[in-house]
Amino acid sequence: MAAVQKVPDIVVGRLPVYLRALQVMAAEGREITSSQELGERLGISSAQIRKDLSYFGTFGKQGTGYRIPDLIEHLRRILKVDRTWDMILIGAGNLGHALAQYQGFTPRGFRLVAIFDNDPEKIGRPIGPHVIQDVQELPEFVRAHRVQIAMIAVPASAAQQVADLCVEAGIRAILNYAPIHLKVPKRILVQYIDPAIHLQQMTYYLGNEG
Ligand SMILES: NC(=O)c1ccc[n+]([C@@H]2O[C@H](COP(=O)([O-])OP(=O)(O)OC[C@H]3O[C@@H](n4cnc5c(N)ncnc54)[C@H](O)[C@@H]3O)[C@@H](O)[C@H]2O)c1
Repeated sequence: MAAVQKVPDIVVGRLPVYLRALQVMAAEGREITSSQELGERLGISSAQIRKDLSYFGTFGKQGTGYRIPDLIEHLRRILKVDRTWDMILIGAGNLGHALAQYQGFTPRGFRLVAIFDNDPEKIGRPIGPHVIQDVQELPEFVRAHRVQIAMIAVPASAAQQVADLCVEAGIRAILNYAPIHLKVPKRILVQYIDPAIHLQQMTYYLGNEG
């Protein structure tokens, strides 16, 4: 039996980008594409795209390209977004409000099911279609609804404490918007979104003229 090949993280990281581009093509009414066209749209070589997809089997036929709806379905299955993932949000501040209103989660496989905060002034208030709940109710909610994903949008000074609470409650994946590195057990998946980090990665390459 052939050994299962470990897919490099960098490849996994490109799959959602392919999926997003394919969904744009589908919305344009397109049926067929090629690794060349996808590569041109994304600034990635066609060979790289073919190699990335080859980790998951054979897609499309030589010379005829990929059927867009089929490749979308394959990628959705591979990324496990062929289902809906419930997630919670902690922090109902400026960013929390923006996230609560964001329409882009649902079509891509995610449903925000609860929002928590520790400010008595905010608890009980509506935010989008939700009512802000006391963060003390988080553990019970997570256990009862078997939620696996949390988005943290609290100040950096509170993020570790909130992450600990999430992990204890059974959360398995954290999207952390607070600009701080979280110490969590190895089994917990964490992704960081910090625009300043991305900006700093660009300023390294900018000239000194400014
Ligand atoms: N990644 C990004 O794009 C991005 C952009 C802006 C801000 N941020 C970061 O996101 C976080 C939130 O920013 P903001 O502008 O919304 O801040 P904010 O002050 O408007 O909101 C933070 C919210 O967290 C709540 N909170 C504080 N401690 C808590 C705790 N222990 N439990 C539950 N709730 C708690 C506060 O009551 C408040 O409602 C900050 O860490 C900020 O640096 C990230």
